[in-house]
Amino acid sequence: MSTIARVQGREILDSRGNPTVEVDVELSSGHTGRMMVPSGASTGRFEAWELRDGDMNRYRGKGVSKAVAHVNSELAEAIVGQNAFDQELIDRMMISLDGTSNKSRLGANAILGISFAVARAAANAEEKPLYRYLANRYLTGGASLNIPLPMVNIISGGLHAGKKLDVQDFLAVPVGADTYPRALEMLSSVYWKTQEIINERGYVGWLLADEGGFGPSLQSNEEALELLVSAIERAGLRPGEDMAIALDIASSHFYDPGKDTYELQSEGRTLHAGDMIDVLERWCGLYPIVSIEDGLAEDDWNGWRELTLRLGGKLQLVGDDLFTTNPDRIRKGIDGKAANSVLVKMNQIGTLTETVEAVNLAKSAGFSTVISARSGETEDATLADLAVGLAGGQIKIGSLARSSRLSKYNQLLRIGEQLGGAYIGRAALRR
Ligand SMILES: C=C(OP(=O)(O)O)C(=O)O
Ligand SMILES: [Mg+2]
Repeated sequence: MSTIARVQGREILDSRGNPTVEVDVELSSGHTGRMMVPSGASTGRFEAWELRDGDMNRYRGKGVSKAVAHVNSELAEAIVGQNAFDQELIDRMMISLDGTSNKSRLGANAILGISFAVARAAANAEEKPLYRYLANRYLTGGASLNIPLPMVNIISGGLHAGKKLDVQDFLAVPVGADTYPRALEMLSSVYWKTQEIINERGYVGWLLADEGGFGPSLQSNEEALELLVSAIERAGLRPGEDMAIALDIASSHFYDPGKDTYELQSEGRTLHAGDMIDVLERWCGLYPIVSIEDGLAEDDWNGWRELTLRLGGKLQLVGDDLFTTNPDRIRKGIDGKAANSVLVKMNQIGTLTETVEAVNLAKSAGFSTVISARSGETEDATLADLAVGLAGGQIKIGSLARSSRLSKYNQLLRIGEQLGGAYIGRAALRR
């Protein structure tokens, strides 16, 4: 029997030392499933609500005891006795029990924990790895399974590194690797060459930022781009051919809605959307950039349309805060020709069912997808299985340091072995 017999939530700590939710689900067969819920820092305004204790929601260090209490009472009462294979039914039940449009009453962290713990328990009941269970359930048309192309944080700025730089993520993309293990080897060497250059040039700085990337005190965003290209070259790789660059500008976090301007503080510049696009275009001409996330702010739909018109033909333009993994917002982007790629963060929307809906919607419009971790993570490796099982194409987990990131990178190595080395590589970029 695959009836849900017991649901147990608890508070655990995440990679920033903040409390987060963990959920265990046990079936009447004795099979179990666990999920540890991630947590963002540069959160979008339209995300599902992470319920934290006290009046100051999202305040760092605040507990999640209310969310855990909801797991153990109202939510548990509703789903105990349900069939664990009825994922959609269970997710819809939790959504309607919450009753709000953003899961703020019971907490998206509580709901997500149960949703994925149920899927994990169901996969265990079928004695299948999670990625296989997800693929059998959600991938139609016999799509083949492979390891996604990783984009890996090397240098951090923005809210993840004390705002030393405006741009949040300078990432390396191993476009020239033909296997996933080779991709990791190349990335590791770029990571360490970056540290070597940081030391040589005597930059003062944080050792590691939230996602394990370097957070040196650089003078400008372009200096970080130049540093990354130097590290790629010093690793014996050809910039653009072996190793390309992706950026997460996370521009919602330096956008001033009152003035409708983007405040590039590290460069002392105030820009309108059109000027911001000029800057991005200039960078793309000078550096081997293949992907830009959140180049403009989360509600700057007109700016996004112009950005897509001007750069969308040659570049992947990923919406994170813009879409918040929300099918309604993704539909708006598709209809309005804003962006050509969706960043998928399961806790931005709050259930497995809606995450699948977001991915399928993006794919149906020819948008690429990047399955993404949060800046607050745990040792949970569900993300790796999700990226493979939904044929996500690309994955963004953070840097290669810190176990909260490595649990996923290493899980992809194991899954890769089971898939006979199948790796999507640069084909995932589709342009
Ligand atoms: C992973 C990200 O950051 P956070 O989890 O802080 O939103 C991101 O912006 O893509
Ligand atoms: Mg982002």
